[in-house]
Amino acid sequence: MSHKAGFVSLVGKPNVGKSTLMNALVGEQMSIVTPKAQTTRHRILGIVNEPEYQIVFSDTPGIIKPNYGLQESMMSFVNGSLVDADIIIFVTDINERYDESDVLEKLKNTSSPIAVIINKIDKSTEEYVKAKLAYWQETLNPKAIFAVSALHKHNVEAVMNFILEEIPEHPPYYEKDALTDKTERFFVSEIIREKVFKLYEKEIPYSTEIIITAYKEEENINRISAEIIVERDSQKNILIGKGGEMLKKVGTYARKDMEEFLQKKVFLEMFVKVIPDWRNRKNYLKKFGYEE
Ligand SMILES: Nc1nc2c(ncn2[C@@H]2O[C@H](COP(=O)(O)OP(=O)(O)OP(=O)(O)O)[C@@H](O)[C@H]2O)c(=O)[nH]1
Repeated sequence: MSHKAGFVSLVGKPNVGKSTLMNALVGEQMSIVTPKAQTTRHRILGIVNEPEYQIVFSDTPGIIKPNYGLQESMMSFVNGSLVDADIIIFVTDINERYDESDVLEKLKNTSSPIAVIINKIDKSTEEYVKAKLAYWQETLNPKAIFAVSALHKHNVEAVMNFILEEIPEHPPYYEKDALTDKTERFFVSEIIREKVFKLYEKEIPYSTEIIITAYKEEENINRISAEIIVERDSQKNILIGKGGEMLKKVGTYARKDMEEFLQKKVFLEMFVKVIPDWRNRKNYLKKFGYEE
């Protein structure tokens, strides 16, 4: 039996809905979704397996002009995913007003076929959708163009059908039962990071990194220890909150999601630690998995 396989990269500005679209395409919650920009920091693979094909999706950090070391590393994950791709899915928000020149700049250097996804059409009118379709057809002349709502899974199937037509005949790249290249430990740290993004404001989420320091799997329970890294004492105080209230909230919500994800009881303990300016320090970026 013939088998198709290919790499599909989702790229675009922060907050346009790349992670939501990938989760809809993969049919699993792979990538964290929050209302804040720059939630995704790594390149995250989501793999769809059927007997006759394997599609390897990459969700990538939103494309920006980097301001600090961490953002530079985030952009190198984007570049890597463009080089590998059999298909590039360029996601744009229908209501995006500011320009997409940073993204278009990156797309210029690739030879892979591009599909444009105009997302969040649930927040728009038919007329405006038509205008945007014409605009992107003219601007990029892509191989295909779709108007979708990733959130409501509207027209996502058409994107999937396009991908299936495009990917080449190839043996599978990963085991046929693999869902991702990331470990349980990684997803557990992402669950905590998602709670931090949802519960705190301003610079706190962007200054935070989560390190899983211990991960013990026992028969009926996983015992997990995590460090929440911030850049300043003031951030540490905010994270912990009065009488530890806020941190407790993070812990409770995170533990519930972990138990759901792992289908197992979880004991979670967390410590907050200050590492001044970690986002600009090469040795820490390396240690935290953002650099080779
Ligand atoms: N109304 C509407 N909202 C959407 C849709 N798709 C995504 N969103 C919302 O847009 C926000 C950002 O979604 P994400 O999927 O995290 O966006 P992203 O492009 O991965 O963001 P970064 O990680 O910053 O690159 C979330 O609040 C989503 O719920 C959609 O089709 N319609």
